Amino acid sequence: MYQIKTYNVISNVGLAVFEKDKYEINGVTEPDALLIRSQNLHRGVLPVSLLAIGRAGAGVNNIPLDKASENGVVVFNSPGANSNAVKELIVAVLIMAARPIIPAIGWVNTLNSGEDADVTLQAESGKNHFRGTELAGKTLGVIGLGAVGSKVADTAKQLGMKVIGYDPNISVEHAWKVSNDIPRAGSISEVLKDSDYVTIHIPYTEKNKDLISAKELLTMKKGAVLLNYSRDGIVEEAPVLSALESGQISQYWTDFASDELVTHENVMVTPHLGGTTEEAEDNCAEMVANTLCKYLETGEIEHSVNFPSVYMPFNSPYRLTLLHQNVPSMVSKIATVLAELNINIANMINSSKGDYAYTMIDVDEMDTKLYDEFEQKCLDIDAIIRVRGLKNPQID
Ligand SMILES: NC(=O)c1ccc[n+]([C@@H]2O[C@H](COP(=O)([O-])OP(=O)(O)OC[C@H]3O[C@@H](n4cnc5c(N)ncnc54)[C@H](O)[C@@H]3O)[C@@H](O)[C@H]2O)c1
Ligand SMILES: O=C(O)CC[C@@H](O)C(=O)O
Repeated sequence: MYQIKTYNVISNVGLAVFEKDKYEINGVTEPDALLIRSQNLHRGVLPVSLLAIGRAGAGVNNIPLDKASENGVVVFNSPGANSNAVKELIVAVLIMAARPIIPAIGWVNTLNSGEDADVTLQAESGKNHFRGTELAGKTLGVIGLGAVGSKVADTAKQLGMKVIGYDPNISVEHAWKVSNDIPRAGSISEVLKDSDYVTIHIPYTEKNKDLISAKELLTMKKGAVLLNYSRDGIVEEAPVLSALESGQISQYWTDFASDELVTHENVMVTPHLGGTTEEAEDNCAEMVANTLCKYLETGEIEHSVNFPSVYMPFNSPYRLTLLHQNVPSMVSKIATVLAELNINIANMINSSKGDYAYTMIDVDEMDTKLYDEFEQKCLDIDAIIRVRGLKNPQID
């Protein structure tokens, strides 16, 4: 039985992926895999038993990726699975930023009703206090044109906005999705200077920490609206509050609460709602549960953020998998161990991502003693981090 430990609220659609005869959920303290959403794994240690972490969502800044890689823990996320939910929330926020819908409803709720009060007349006579503007014709700057940003850019274009995007490392997949008539800026300042609205859709990384700070805020068009539905650390709070005070920006909408932000009248905070729809929660949990099962059962890796994608049909009775550093001569060293133990290779694949690499070897013959010898000899090689042996359940 594989042991899965979950944190946060994980959709039942995702949990249903784990077949009851193969997986136990939250049964023991030594899990093979964690399935999480925003759980902060920087606090505490990763269990030694841990083979994989599945993040039902896009952002992985809550996971200690370096520590996971060093310990041979493969981290998966669910790219794009909640992007439509975020896009729809951004559309709602843009509309609410342009039209004071929420204060207007609040005001109507305060009107006198009763026999002598004409609520209709009161509403009509006060509505001019809630006049808004239109999005059509205004400029939206989109920083980050990945799964979310590319969708936001295209939808804003359909709403009649002028859109300008910035993403120096846009993937081929997303480049195809962004309409050709959306210009790509060469720098963030090019996006900031002409945009009436700026929305950020990038991961939180060391490089993106405080990406929007005092200097960038000064570059923004006076009175512009800033949206941050990515992560709190990407926008520095104190300069944003100063920019609101000075009128440099008029509104800040964010998904990330803090003591300073929730009390400010021109800051609108939603409670990390971007990916919180039934559909997005189902999509994320289902996608990552499937990739976890695939990795645990076949060794194949898909949608990992710290190890390469590796596919190889599992047609042999046994599979050996090795997570290792991406350094020269690894394949020959592993092949030498196989030769010393007289193990014949039926199929083999090796792939790398950044500092790490993965090798899978299919073999026709294996027993416990031979596997133990193979594992020990491999772990004696410095750069090899983890070795697993899998039996093909389809072959007796
Ligand atoms: N509020 C929520 O609930 C919610 C939901 C989903 C995602 N998110 C956040 O949004 C982020 C983006 O999500 P996604 O699904 O679009 O991810 P993604 O990986 O598909 O896209 C991110 C894009 O940002 C680009 N990028 C990185 N740094 C950049 C920079 N400095 N300037 C410009 N572009 C940059 C990358 O090249 C990539 O194309 C996630 O990492 C997560 O933190 C939040
Ligand atoms: O799990 C969530 O609710 C939020 C997910 C979101 O922040 C993400 O990065 O995908």
